[in-house]
Amino acid sequence: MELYLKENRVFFFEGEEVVANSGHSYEISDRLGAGGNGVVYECIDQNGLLYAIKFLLHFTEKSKKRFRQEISLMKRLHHPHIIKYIDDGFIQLKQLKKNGRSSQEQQALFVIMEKADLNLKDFLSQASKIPYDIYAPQFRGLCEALTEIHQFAIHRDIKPENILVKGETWVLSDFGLCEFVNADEHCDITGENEKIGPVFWISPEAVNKYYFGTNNIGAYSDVYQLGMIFAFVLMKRFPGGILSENDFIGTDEFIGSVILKTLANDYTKRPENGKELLELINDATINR
Ligand SMILES: Nc1ncnc2c1ncn2[C@@H]1O[C@H](COP(=O)(O)OP(=O)(O)OP(=O)(O)O)[C@@H](O)[C@H]1O
Repeated sequence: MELYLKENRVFFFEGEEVVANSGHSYEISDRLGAGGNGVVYECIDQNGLLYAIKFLLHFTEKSKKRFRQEISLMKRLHHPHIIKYIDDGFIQLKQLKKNGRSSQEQQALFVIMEKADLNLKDFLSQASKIPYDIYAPQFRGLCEALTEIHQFAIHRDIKPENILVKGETWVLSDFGLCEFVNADEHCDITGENEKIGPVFWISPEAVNKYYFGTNNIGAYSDVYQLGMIFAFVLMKRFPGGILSENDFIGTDEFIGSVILKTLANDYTKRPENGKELLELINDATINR
């Protein structure tokens, strides 16, 4: 079986199946997508149920630590708007080199999760304007998901590619950059000058972590990133630069004013975490 991360990074292993730590085996089929760290395929279990399997195709100890951290967080999150963990394990594989030879065997970790249909970036590029009745309950669900995550960790990598669409439900996924709230659980693997977060969706304090005098990425940074996503859904364009109320004319002005709060440059002026954002979104949608 061949797995490819990018055209020039091809890996292979014997057979079409993997056996997870649970002892269950999964047959690998179509490629669903790839990110900076891993590649995601569809897989099918012994009972014919379809899932998604993500292989980590980086082999440093640091990458493996992050991936194990991702799995450990997935295992304890239970919410309809968070991708559901199913199983995990590892396989031995080789990399196909440019000269046609193969590398030594390497251990690739994998995680099996519920399968979504596509990511929000692709969903939005295919859809015309998203109606309020579709996005408002999904915004509430994503804020609930963030509230659940913030009990344990900061996500730090919220972007349209990491929000998956499963039927009618938008779910948060990809916890590879998360930082646990409990410092004992977090293996500090972030480099001193490493920028943490998705390039276009990153919060001001993550762009320049000394801007506010200290290294201050927090739950409010996730609030900023989710606010950017909400703006993207409403405006159907990348919400870069400074936004004002005028940008939300013709969309929902109540949600627009919540989004403006989430995008304050000064994080002390934003909703503090998922819970506070959920309250504001509830006020803007249910209690208005
Ligand atoms: N459970 C899933 N069901 C369907 N498709 C998925 C699933 N998980 C991931 N994908 C697809 O694969 C893509 C890459 O997945 P993911 O973001 O988890 O990889 P990554 O390497 O951790 O990315 P990043 O660069 O953000 O670290 C997603 O954008 C999505 O299109």
